[in-house]
Amino acid sequence: MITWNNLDTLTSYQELEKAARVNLAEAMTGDKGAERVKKYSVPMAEGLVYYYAAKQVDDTVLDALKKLADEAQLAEKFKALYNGEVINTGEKRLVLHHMTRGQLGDAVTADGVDKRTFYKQQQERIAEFANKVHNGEITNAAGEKFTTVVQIGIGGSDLGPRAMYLALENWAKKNGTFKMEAKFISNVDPDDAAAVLYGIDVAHSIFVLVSKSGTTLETLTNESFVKDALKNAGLDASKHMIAVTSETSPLAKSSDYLAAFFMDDYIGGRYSSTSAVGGAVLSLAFGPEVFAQFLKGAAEADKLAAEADATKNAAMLDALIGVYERNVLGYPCTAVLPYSQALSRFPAHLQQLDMESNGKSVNRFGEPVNYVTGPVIFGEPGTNGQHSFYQLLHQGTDIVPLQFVGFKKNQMDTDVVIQGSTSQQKLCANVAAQIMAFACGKADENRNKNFEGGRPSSIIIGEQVNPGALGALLAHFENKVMFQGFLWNVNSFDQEGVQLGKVLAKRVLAHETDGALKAFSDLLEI
Ligand SMILES: O=P(O)(O)OC[C@H]1O[C@](O)(CO)[C@@H](O)[C@@H]1O
Repeated sequence: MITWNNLDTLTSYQELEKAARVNLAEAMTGDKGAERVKKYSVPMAEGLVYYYAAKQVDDTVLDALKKLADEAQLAEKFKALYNGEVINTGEKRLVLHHMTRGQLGDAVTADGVDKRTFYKQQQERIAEFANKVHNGEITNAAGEKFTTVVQIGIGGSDLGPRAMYLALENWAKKNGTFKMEAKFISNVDPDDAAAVLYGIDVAHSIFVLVSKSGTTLETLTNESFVKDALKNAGLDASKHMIAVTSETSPLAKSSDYLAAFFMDDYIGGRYSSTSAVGGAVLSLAFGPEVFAQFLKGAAEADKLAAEADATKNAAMLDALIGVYERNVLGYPCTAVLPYSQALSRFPAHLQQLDMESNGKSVNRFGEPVNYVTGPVIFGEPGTNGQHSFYQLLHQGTDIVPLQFVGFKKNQMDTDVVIQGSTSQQKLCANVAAQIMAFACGKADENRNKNFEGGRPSSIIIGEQVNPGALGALLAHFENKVMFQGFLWNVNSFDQEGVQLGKVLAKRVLAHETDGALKAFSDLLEI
């Protein structure tokens, strides 16, 4: 029997608050620190490993976290979710994104169909379509092959797929699976669409219009922008566009598209990278086999996330430590710092995933909670971030927990030895150095040069950014965010907070404003 309780009502949470704080600088110094690195790790999918030696935990805190996981019924709640319970209480919907990459539990029937079969069928339809584009069975009106794919979408219909594309672009080029270049148009700023259109050959471009709702202002505006460009080039837009949407959306039955592929209301936008939303663009860019490997990595991570013992479940443990840092230690933010250029847009995706999911002030029953919930998420790839905001992370007045990601090998196999080390070694040396600098600091008589240390971090280490590892990494964070939502007792699968701004913008465009809104509209000459 599952019960949904607020975090501060759980006995194990009250015990966790009483546990002695770990002195991280001390714990990570000398042999003790080396022992912790050996001891505090959890294997993840696809050869990734989660290391948390540099977090403010010890066996006592871990024991309390394990009890919290049990009392909050994290494993049971995940099971209920993948077996088709209405977990998205705000919208009264099932939450089925795990099913886009595997069958974790029972078969789930909704809208009269078996959902795993539905998602698989959509993948198969996309694979068939992508293969036909690649082998020239589907071409432009002149019978020439498409060379570029352009995704039009915003939020979850952009960030995840874009981050995944960028992560695999060079890997695919190196491994001979690169099929088509992909571009993305998301912002309603006309300069976004114009810049993309300016840089491509529209006659050889296929556009993927992605909108689950089929009503998003930015996306529909950009669709018109692109259709105009196609028309101006003397092309038939319906021969250059496909749609990815839900079957109930206004786009679903339109004859404006060469083909339409479907997701549904049980896949939140920010959880949709493994559905048709990511599937279309990634299968067109890299081939369906690469997309299948990506799904396999995610499915493997989901299986591991079903483990009930928190110390053996990287996503669950990561979530628990994050809640400990946020609620007990009082840290306001989390920085995501991938030491991999391939993951340059991964932090942007995680911002939506985490902040749109857990940026809530009421619990899943709509009652205000008396504790803080989701942290502010930000990040940049290393080492670029080091030369930007790390000053504050090292010496600022706030302690910001850090989530590093690093890989032993680069993607392109091209490297250079300068002063006895390769660039990849320099990259990895930097992340190792940062972990220790943050944890242990360095005493200096000059206060300005003093590093207090005690700044916690974890690191996920893998061999190389490849499709399987990327899928595993993506699913790790999806599952982490889900477990944190369970702990905070919030609904991580709706996003009412985005509505008010949309309503007011419509009012501005209809010139139905007064007061300060009218004053701002006038200033902006709308
Ligand atoms: O795919 P759609 O329906 O166009 O929505 C795009 C994005 O807009 C949001 O609803 C936020 O405004 C996101 O949750 C979603 O990912």
